[in-house]
Amino acid sequence: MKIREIKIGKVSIPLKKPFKTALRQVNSAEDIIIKIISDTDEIGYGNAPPTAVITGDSQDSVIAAIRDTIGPKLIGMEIDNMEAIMATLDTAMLHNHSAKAAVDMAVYDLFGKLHNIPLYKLFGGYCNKLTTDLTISVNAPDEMVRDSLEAVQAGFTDLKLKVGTDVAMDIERVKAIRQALGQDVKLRLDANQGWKPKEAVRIIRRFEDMGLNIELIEQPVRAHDFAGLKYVTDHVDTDIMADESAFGPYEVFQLLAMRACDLINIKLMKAGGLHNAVKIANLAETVGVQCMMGCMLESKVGITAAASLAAGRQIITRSDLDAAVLLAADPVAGGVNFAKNELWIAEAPGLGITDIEGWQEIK
Ligand SMILES: C[C@H](N)C(=O)N[C@H](CCC(=O)O)C(=O)O
Ligand SMILES: [Mg+2]
Repeated sequence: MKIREIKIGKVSIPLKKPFKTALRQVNSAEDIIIKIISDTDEIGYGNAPPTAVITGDSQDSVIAAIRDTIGPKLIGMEIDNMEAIMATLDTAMLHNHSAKAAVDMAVYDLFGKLHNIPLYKLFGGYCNKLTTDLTISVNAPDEMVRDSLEAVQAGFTDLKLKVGTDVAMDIERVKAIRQALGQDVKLRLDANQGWKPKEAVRIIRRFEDMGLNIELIEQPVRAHDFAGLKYVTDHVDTDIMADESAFGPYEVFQLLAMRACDLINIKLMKAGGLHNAVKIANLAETVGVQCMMGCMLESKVGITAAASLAAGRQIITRSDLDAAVLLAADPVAGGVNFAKNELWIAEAPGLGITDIEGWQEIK
């Protein structure tokens, strides 16, 4: 099976409510979805939601990277020669991790189809069901309490609260939510780089002293401040997870060597796809650091790919794969199935995706 053609398209999917973090606010998921067509007429699907504030990618940069630079180098390559395809993808150009992730995912999809194997089995087949958290956007405390109660009512047992905009307000937010929910719901926080290292230590110690029972805190400080991240990790009891800092395998190697964090958030759009995400999982597993599989605001294409890896590997103990739940519509036929807070991986070959409604090709 050879790569014959790469088609690039996009979908715009409205969100149920605005998604707000310390880094950005959006009302829709703007996803680039690609189709890699084989000489046997099979289609491999991949996606890239450009998240400029995190990965530096825009819609235009993703399209240009795939259409003008990466795509032409891959035409004619054998899907069975994954090693050569991944080396070509890696060396085609620097950066552009979201574009590379879309292509990598579609190649894996075709590889799974060629060998008639679901991707979660290819990655280890550890389980076929995951529990995801649900993200609560950063808002005024009373609105976040309402959203959290609604999420629990809908069956979510783990909530990821966005914070990081204002230290005093963050304490109010978390205190009010914990009081409203009681102790049974798992609360993890994501500051999206919003605190300074000493400020982060102060606020996390306050959470600890107040008995707010926070499971973990994601990315308290600026992405490039590895020393600051380590300072926070070393000075609090709560587990600290690297997200924006844990970009690709090289950054994760550095973070682990420094012991700068307790946990790693793997995202395909940061890593540049499944091939590199596997390397991250291997690095973390080698030193016994658990991972979470995360996502951007994206369609079910990327969520299915991420869930396939998470289900395959035991070291990926947590999932933040809620993007499809946050969307008001699902244009993706096939792929992972959602039931309340659970994701079920399909037994179909590859990603198991069969169609994308409303997909518009970009020439
Ligand atoms: C959607 C997911 N739960 C999430 O919160 N991801 C963010 C970044 C997503 C974005 O801004 O599109 C994160 O973990 O920081
Ligand atoms: Mg995060």
